[in-house]
Amino acid sequence: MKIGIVGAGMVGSSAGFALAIAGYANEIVFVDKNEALAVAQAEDISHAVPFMSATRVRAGGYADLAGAGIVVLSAGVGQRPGEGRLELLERNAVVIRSIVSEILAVVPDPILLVAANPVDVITHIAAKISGLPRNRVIGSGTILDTARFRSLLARHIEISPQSIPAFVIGEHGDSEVLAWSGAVAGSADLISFAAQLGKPITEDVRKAIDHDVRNAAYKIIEGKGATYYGIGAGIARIVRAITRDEGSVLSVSIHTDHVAGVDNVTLSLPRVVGARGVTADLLPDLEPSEQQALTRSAQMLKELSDSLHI
Ligand SMILES: NC(=O)C1=CN([C@@H]2O[C@H](COP(=O)(O)OP(=O)(O)OC[C@H]3O[C@@H](n4cnc5c(N)ncnc54)[C@H](O)[C@@H]3O)[C@@H](O)[C@H]2O)C=CC1
Ligand SMILES: CC(=O)C(=O)O
Repeated sequence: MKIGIVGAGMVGSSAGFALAIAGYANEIVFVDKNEALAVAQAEDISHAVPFMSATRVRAGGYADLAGAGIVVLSAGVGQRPGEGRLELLERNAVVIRSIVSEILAVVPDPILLVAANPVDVITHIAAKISGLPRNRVIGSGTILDTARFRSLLARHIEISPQSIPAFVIGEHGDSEVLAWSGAVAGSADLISFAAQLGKPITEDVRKAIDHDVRNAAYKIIEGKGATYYGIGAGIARIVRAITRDEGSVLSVSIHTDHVAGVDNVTLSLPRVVGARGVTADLLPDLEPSEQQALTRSAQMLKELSDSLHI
């Protein structure tokens, strides 16, 4: 499948690199308002390809996106140290509006894969203005937070993160919800599995992991200015689920008719992802405090999206 990436900065180029070296796409086309940057990223990544795959990587204009099955939206500003994701909304909403109409003029029926922040609200805007069906406008949502959660759990329990189907749901941001009660590890529920391995999840362990997942981006941005490898791999993982029609369960953000007592809100849940985009939503079992936290997260996102009057 041909994949377009609009926004060839740190996130877009990391996604392109991950896609190219894994060989998840036949062709990748970078588009950026900074044309020289798009050309340079495409050249650099194409020099990695002979070691790893056969993906064709190039830069172009919007017309070159014709025939793309998926277009990744990674254009826009990122957070500066100390800045929250929601503070980017005004600037990135303007960017997304112009980009979506340019894309639809050449690719009438794409799957849009949104990474720009605040990703849930930007995905909400992209879905509304594109008029595409809800299952075809997918925000990367909490796929990265879920990876961070699994990575920290794996470090604590000392098993592979791929053997820990635990999810972060709700906003990709400060109000996100770590779904501890529905989490599984290996062959049992997470808490009893960890205890069996002699690595109990005490209240202190739980608090530390919650804090580190929620604050991971702030810490990385403080240290190196931006986060990109994690989300780059996350975008590649979503693309793989679509191009291979996997039906994989991934935590991604789409418009949701009703969740946690809130209607018409765009947020992340574990969802089935395949060739047609998202085909099912799966609400994990939640204890009352998690359910309340999900309601708060959903209400916040809904108020923000409604205030835009799209
Ligand atoms: N969803 C997630 O988990 C994550 C999302 N992000 C978000 O991804 C976005 C991109 O971040 P970075 O790549 O680090 O930023 P960056 O500044 O490195 O790249 C952004 C690129 O967008 C381009 N751009 C801006 N306006 C454009 C337009 N109208 N048309 C075409 N290209 C345009 C810029 O020229 C630049 O190359 C940010 O909003 C950031 O917050 C970052 C990390 C994780
Ligand atoms: C920047 C961002 O959204 C993240 O790394 O989670």
